Amino acid sequence: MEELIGDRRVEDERSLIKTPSNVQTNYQENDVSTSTDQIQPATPCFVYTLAFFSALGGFLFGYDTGVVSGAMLLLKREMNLSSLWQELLVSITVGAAALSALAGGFLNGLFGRRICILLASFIFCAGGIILSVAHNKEVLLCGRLTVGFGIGIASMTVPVYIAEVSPSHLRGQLVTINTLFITGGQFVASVVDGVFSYLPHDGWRYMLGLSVVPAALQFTGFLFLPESPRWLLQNGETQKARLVLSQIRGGVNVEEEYESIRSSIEEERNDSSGGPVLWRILTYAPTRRALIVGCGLQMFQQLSGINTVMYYSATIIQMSGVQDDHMAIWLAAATAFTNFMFTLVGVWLVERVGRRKLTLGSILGTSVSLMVLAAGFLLSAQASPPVTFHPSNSSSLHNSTCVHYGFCESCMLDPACGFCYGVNGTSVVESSCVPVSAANTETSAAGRCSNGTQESAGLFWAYNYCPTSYSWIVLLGLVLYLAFFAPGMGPMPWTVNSEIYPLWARSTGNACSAGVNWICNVLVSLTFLHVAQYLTYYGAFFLYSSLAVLGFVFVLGCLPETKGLRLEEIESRFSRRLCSCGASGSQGVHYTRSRLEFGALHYSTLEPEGRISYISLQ
Ligand SMILES: O[C@H]1[C@H](O)[C@@H](O)[C@H](O)[C@@H](O)[C@H]1O
Repeated sequence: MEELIGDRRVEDERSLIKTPSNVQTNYQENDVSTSTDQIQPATPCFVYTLAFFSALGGFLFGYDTGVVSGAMLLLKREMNLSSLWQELLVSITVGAAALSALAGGFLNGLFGRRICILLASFIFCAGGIILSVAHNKEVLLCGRLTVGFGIGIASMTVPVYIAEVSPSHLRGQLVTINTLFITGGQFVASVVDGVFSYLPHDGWRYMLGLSVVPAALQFTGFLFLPESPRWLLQNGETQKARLVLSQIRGGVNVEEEYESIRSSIEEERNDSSGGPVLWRILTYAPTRRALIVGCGLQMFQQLSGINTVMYYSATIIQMSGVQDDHMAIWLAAATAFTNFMFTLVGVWLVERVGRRKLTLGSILGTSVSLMVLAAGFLLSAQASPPVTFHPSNSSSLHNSTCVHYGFCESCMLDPACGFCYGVNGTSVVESSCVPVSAANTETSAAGRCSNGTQESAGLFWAYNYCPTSYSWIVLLGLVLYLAFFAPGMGPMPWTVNSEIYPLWARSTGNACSAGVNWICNVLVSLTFLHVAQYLTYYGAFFLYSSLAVLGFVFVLGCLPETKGLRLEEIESRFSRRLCSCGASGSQGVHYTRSRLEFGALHYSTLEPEGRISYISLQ
């Protein structure tokens, strides 16, 4: 009811009028079911070039968030980092990304997409240089903060820029390529981590510094690449806008597209009631709904635990019996590669099945895989081996809390302890719970496992996990999770956000939703260990699974299909009440705008089915 009243009010405010029923309408065929079936003009290489150079921003986002885990293994030894400092070096980047993503909305509106991308790549370069020459932890912190600012700006600007330069039939695919580059960056980072892990001294400098290469490439490329035609038009640079539009459309007649962008900007100017953009977004029903959908998608992406699963993948793999550290690093690279490959599936599917079905299938599968993961952890916990051996020769072992634990499960949930055990056939024997070394989690502080795992002596050291015969279920859960998450829930929140807001609200809308993504990212990563301690691992993964079910209900009710529509037409998809997207039929408000020009009255009607009809009365 509130929404309907809201619609009426907005209708009055914006002098929206109903289309006279006796006037012949001239429909543009933008209906989802038909538009992509039409023969599309060949897309010039230039658009792909633009998409590639912009998506380098996504690559840097993925690289800089992914590389730190490997670098930290070396850094904590070389710089003697406490766990507080390690946490700080990881989280400050994500925190800075949240802040700069929010500020990016303002910068985008003021300076344009191109300048913001140039700024982000410059910041990435500066951050990479600071990190690679850092001689103490304070300088490292400064470098990680700088890189975070770059990530935030890039994460909100790049999808918007790609969406604005792409033709509608390719937009989904090209924006999704940005997420492919994010996961590609994460994969390359894990390979670089693997390679330089063999270089214990200064290896981290190469890991953190290598990001300068793609950043410099993007900066140089964007010196020669154009601004988004939509931003140019909005800022009165009409000649330039027309030129860029015809450049990116390969010289074909761009009059219709130009006209549709221009008239939507003009209508908005005439209708605008003034005031801050965020206020206008919140008080105009279609943009308010778009913002709720955009932020909700980003929130559920993070609440389904992607970064926890990725971060935890090395341990999951170790649980399956891979004991060698270098091997675990390489297998974590295999996880990142799987994430990347399944994102490629998303690029292939997005224009075939559409955003809505892809997201729905993905989040449902994600939730089921999280349940498989949780079930694997639950069975492992139930079969957790007991502590059977109490070493008597070291006082440091006796003074720790570790000796009080009776089972491996409780021992491994305490970050201060690890499990030292022998193997006889398939059973665990002579197992003890002992304190972990302060300098290196790969060995115990004292006793039999103070040299880590020594397979030759029949001794194994497990930190953060327990030996279990159910590890295959956990591994299956991990692979299923990536297979379902990566094609849909990974890229769709970014893709959908880049297209659901009208031009005047696009920068601010994307800034808010990207901010929500980063804030939820920080929240999930910072709380994971505590959640795992209170609820155990299976409890934590059951929790993420339930949140993903909630996300499914949200997407089912609220996410409309935007495939094949022109950016200027998507507003109509939010003209119906929120949470009625699953409903069929065409009931709902028809937004009609009018404009008097050259003695003719022009109507454009935005209909809930996603069509725009233009009528001119002489
Ligand atoms: O879309 C991306 C992608 O799925 C990444 O793998 C993940 O680390 C990011 O947090 C997410 O925003």
